[in-house]
Amino acid sequence: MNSLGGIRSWPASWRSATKTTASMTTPETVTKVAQVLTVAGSDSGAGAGIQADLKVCAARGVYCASVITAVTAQNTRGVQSVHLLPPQFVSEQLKSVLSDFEFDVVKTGMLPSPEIVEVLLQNLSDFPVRALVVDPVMVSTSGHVLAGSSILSIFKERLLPIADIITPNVKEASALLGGVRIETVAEMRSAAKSLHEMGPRFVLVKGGDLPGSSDSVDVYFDGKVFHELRSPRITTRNTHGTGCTLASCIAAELAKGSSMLSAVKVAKRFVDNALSYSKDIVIGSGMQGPFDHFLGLKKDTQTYRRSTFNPDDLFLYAVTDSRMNIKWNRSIVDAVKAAVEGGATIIQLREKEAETREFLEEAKSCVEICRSRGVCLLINDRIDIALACDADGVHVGQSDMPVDLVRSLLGPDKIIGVSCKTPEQAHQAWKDGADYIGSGGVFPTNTKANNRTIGLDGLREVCKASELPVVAIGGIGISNAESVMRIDAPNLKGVAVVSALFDQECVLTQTRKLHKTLKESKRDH
Ligand SMILES: Nc1ncnc2c1ncn2[C@@H]1O[C@H](COP(=O)(O)OP(=O)(O)OP(=O)(O)O)[C@@H](O)[C@H]1O
Ligand SMILES: Cc1ncc(CO)c(N)n1
Ligand SMILES: [Mg+2]
Repeated sequence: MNSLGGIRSWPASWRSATKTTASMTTPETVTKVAQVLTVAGSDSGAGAGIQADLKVCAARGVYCASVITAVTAQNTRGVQSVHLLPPQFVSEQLKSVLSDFEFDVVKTGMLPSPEIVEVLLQNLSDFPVRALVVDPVMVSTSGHVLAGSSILSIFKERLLPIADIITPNVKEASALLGGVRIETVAEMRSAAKSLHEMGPRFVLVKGGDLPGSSDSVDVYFDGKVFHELRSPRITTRNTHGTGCTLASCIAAELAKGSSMLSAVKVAKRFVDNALSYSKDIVIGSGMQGPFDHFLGLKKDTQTYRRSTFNPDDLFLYAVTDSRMNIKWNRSIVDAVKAAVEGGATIIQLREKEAETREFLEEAKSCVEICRSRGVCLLINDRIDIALACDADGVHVGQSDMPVDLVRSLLGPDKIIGVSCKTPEQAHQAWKDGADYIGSGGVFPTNTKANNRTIGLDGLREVCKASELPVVAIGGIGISNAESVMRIDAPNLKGVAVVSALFDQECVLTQTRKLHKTLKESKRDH
């Protein structure tokens, strides 16, 4: 805030998220969490207002507390009714959280009456905060008045002058400027300039609703320099809450320590990504659908997906090999198709020599094939490829990326497997959050040069120690699969094979044969 030094007074140490303080007896680690307070209205449809603000901050890794100014009965068709909270009660909420938390940023949305703005101003002067983001919400996109002209004078005279940034859309900018016409980018610029004269340190005039513009242009003004933030307009009905989302994202980025311009740029990109990821989702029957703040409801990930990892999937684990595919003149996709058709219960793409772009395209096709048949597909080593093709998981070795880091990148629902030769490694894999281990090489193999073999005894030892299900790997084929499955270990769920399937004339036939052998050995036990 201007009067308080605002975001200019950011502490130098701010960027280190974790600080360690020594206490008398034990050192104590304190993790600082960036914190935003949103002061806004509730949207029962949860696309805008408080609900959007909470989702954005969660998506951006920032804690968000919420003071509710009004409750709206609102859905994708419009606003049916608005209930204002008594100013005294808004004040009690403000006091409650401002006296307790250490907010980095306060963001305001719907402030429906001058009395509510008044209690906000009073509380901000009692409990100074570092930065204030004001989204001067007045009219919903559906045309409903959320804050009438009665708030204009207190906004202009007392709220805007202490704001670090204001983010009006074109209609709100026009209302704040006494009804000037804003229909072009040039008029947005001059509006931004006039609004800046009212006192906020930065102004962002949003052009989402600018008529007849093929790009979506926002005009940013810092008092000296204009920036036009431009992105192609996304054709979608799901634009409900874009404004709240943008302002909350700016607040979240500021709370983490960004400069204003970079916070605004990140926020614009966040809205843009969220809109394009969810442009075709259908939520509600009205003209103004909400979008997905977590960027997760991608259409192509809504197809069939297993809810949890099933250890029995390790039964016939097929691992592809780029050299073998080249040798037999097969594409990865053809190799995978044949293996799945022959009875492989899980696939791992291990394509050490592949070019990234080509591999990604092939991996995407393999995901489609496997998903349509209910078979999981994992990627060896390449976390980036796994994320990009939305594979079911990854398999990593001891010298690849650490499993706990892989888990944090892939999230809680993906499968992670780790190669382990020793009981200690197996125990560590479990502690780090893996789902299964691959243990071997059981027998000598050409696929991995200089790989120490552990033999059936070594495999048994690892299985005994392992809290996780195990798949055996290394030199296993039709002739020796039975001997592997016969070791006395209930958590040994299957065998992983490379050459036995893929260094062969016909992948389909070999997979069928191995499947039969494994089934027989299971039946005999
Ligand atoms: N169809 C679209 N494609 C791309 N970006 C868009 C689109 N619609 C809005 N935006 C962007 O979303 C942000 C919010 O702008 P907008 O002018 O819609 O705010 P608003 O009217 O306050 O939003 P709300 O719908 O929440 O009331 C801006 O960065 C704008 O450029
Ligand atoms: C509660 C609420 N706040 C803000 C907006 C603006 O999108 C809305 N539609 N509803
Ligand atoms: Mg809009």
